[in-house]
Amino acid sequence: MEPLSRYDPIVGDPSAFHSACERPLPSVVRVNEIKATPDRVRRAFDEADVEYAPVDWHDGLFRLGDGESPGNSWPFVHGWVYGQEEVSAVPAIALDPSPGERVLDCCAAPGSKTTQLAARMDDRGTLVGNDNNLGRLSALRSNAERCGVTNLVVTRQDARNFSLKPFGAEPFDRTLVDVPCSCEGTIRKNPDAVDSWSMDHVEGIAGVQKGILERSIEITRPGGTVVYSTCTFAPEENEAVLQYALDRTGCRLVEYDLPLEHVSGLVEWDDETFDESMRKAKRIYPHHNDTGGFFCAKLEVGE
Ligand SMILES: C[S@@+](CC[C@H](N)C(=O)[O-])C[C@H]1O[C@@H](n2cnc3c(N)ncnc32)[C@H](O)[C@@H]1O
Repeated sequence: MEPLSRYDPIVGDPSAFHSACERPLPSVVRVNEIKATPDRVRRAFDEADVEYAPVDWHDGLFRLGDGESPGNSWPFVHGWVYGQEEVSAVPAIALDPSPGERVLDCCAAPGSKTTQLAARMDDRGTLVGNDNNLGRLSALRSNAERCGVTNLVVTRQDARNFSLKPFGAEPFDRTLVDVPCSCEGTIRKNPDAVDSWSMDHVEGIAGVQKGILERSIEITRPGGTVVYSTCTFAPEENEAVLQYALDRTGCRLVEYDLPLEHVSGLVEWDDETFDESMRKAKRIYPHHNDTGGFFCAKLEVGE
């Protein structure tokens, strides 16, 4: 828990922050609208005696009762619901893809956001789910199959050098960049998440994140949308990575609606300052909405 104290100056209420980080995370499921509706899932849960409660900001999310597990119910087996942390639903909402578009999820496995994107695209258009980890790609395939996704192409590439060659060199309309990170914000789900925390690891992973974000911007069409997200608090992996992209590419940060309590991205950290537009990025701390921690920013690619 100790490394998290470095965020005391930015979390607003450090004691609420630390006590939220120590509480277990509620289990949440997202309705897979390719196969079901929130109403149909409610009836199925009632019939199966699954305890659940609505989530006030999103009618397709349900918090399960204590002791309920997302994978234990038949609506899960049939792909009607997907076990997904509440804040992890934010990036696909920010990316806001439409049916028929060409969309890349460049770090996609095991597929919580990919399956959500497919549903938001009404399973139409082309959705590319990429990851560099073979084991995690098989989880992506099986999750996509369970959810009835048919518009997905799965690729295994290093996203830092993602090649458009297999896609006729055509750039994407939208790209989701949900990068590997130090996962500090998952501490409620994995209490050992920060046991091996080190600044070297944060800086190392930030290098990977910069490479992935820069390439993602290059392969998204001018005027297209890129969403960058992490489940970590470290500004080195969030605002500093965005600053790197702003300095090197013609992209800009844009606003998006988020009906969840959050605070703005930082414009300074330690001895670094970031572009004023960084305030359009959003930080969600565990004590804000009783969720995990999350960071999400929306970018428009320069014309
Ligand atoms: C935060 S997880 C993605 C979670 C996923 N978006 C979801 O919602 O289910 C980050 C992913 O990035 C993958 N990854 C790490 N380095 C990568 C790279 N250089 N290129 C592509 N994928 C990478 C990891 O294997 C991991 O699956």
